Amino acid sequence: MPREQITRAGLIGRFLRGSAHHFVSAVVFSLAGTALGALLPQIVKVAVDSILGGQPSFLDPLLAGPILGQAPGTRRDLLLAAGLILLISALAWLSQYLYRVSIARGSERFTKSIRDTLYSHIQKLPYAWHMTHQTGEIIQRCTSDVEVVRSFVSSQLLEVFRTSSLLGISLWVMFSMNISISLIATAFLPLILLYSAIFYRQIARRFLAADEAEGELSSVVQENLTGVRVVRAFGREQFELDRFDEKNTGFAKLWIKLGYLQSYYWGIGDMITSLQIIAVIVAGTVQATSGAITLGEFLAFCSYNLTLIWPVRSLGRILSEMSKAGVSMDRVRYILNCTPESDRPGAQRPPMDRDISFSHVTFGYDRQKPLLHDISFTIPAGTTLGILGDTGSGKSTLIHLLDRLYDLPPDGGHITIGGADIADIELAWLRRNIGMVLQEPFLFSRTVHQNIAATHPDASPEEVRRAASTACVHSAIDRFPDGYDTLVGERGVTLSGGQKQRVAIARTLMQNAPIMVLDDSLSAVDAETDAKIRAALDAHMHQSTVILISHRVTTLLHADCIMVLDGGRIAEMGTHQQLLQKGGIYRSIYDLQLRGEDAASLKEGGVGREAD
Ligand SMILES: Nc1ncnc2c1ncn2[C@@H]1O[C@H](COP(=O)(O)OP(=O)(O)OP(=O)(O)O)[C@@H](O)[C@H]1O
Repeated sequence: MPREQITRAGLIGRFLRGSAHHFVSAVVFSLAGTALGALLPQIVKVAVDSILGGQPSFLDPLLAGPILGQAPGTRRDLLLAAGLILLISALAWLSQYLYRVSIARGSERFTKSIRDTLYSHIQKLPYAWHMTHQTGEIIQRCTSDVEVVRSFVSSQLLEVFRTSSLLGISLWVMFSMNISISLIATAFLPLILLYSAIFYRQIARRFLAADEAEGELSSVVQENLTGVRVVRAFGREQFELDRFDEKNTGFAKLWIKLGYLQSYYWGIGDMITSLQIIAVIVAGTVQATSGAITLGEFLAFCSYNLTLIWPVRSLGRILSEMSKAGVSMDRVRYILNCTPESDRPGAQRPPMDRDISFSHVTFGYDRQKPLLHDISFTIPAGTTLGILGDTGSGKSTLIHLLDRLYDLPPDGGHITIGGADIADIELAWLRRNIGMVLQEPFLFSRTVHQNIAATHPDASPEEVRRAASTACVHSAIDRFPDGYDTLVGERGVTLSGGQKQRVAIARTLMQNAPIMVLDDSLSAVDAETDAKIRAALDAHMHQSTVILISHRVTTLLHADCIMVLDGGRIAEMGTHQQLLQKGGIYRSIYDLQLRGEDAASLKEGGVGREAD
């Protein structure tokens, strides 16, 4: 069944759950503030007409007598007007304060909920998805795009509501005061709105381009920082600077173009607004001088006209920001709409200390170009399979398939553990039971202890030390000034390649899994340390089924069975002795490497190796 795709409205609706009441409060306080603001011109009108025009104030019977006594008329009216303005302003301030508090609480909850969901969704997306999406781009979607969506909900949506209510109240009061001037004032509104709508369409495309350029820029920075060692080692600083400059210039140009477009819009918008204000002032002056309206009414009318213009104008700004929000929402939706990994209905947790079988496995990352061809073999439980093969022959791919980082296509054969198809095994169970040491180990920016105990955070220092000893890295760690508390820099830059590999092996040993995979994980250690680690691993993992991938024959020769992969096919399979006697690929690699080893040991002349 296809996965239901989340829409823009669905996205907002889903994350508003839990924070909607804060937004409702914000709307109520916003309405109260708007209504209070609309009262002020009325007070100005009454005050002006009673003070300058000599008209009786409707407030007289209510307040003047009981509160202010019989003070002289002008002073009394001024005091009344000032008092009321103060009172209304205080209430408006209180509404504004409560509005902002509600918005802050609502929007932070809303944003936290999006970020939590995005992060946990990304954790569940398939490995293949991560391989085809740039990290910088994903980070941008989780940070600045989420921020734009937050601003859309907490500011623009409410602003639309606020400006519409302000518009409604102003129009209602204006029409009840004077229909002809109101008609002149409103005649300009459709023009301003139409103009905003056209602008909105224009700007949406440019925001999309600017957002994509920002994603590319983040990716360049992220890649450069991650690969800082390579950049330095190959003196690629200038090349990287040029690459950054190219993206940065492109990004800046897009924003400059956007700036031009916005200035153009605001300039023309200002002109239309000025025309509207002039028209209202002219019509109002004519009517005031002819006596059709009082001076107070004229002033109040001008105030309402300004509160009418502001919402219409800011509607253009809000609409343009909304276009940006639409783009960001789509970018966030894109991630949420990608299908996460999931278990088949009825997925099981079978025992994993059983035989592993590959049966007619055919697979290619590109469906049209198979990389592995009809691979069939069985690894009896508790034995070790060594895999040898050229680079690119598909060794790591076999392991990706066993760990279900990639799923086999329906016609791509089967992989079973103890007879259970791995497609029917719970993913978390499968992976928990396969201890994997990858070709390029990744260490977290934590202490050595925390890295080794990553799968068992409660492990005692003694357990961690035992795992490190088996991986032959204990004495190296012990020599660090902070020992196991040494902080491993980002991606473990403070450790040597071989030390990183061995810390990664210790981490996997802590997993105590019935199946262990070492994907070329001893490549950065010398042959002697390699032998020591294997001996320690043999003693430690005698119960486990082990898959050992290596380019080094000496790493594999003690395996119970060795498989030679050639161009994605099994070329040879057997024990070390059987393959030597066969005189095929294995034999020639063995002879070649043995000669190389001899030469290397002669050259090194017995240089001391790092021991544990
Ligand atoms: N995620 C991927 N997407 C697309 N192609 C891939 C992916 N991973 C590997 N490949 C390609 O598949 C082929 C086999 O890669 P694989 O990593 O399995 O080889 P390998 O035998 O382990 O090589 P090496 O000994 O160099 O590690 C290579 O040509 C590689 O470019």
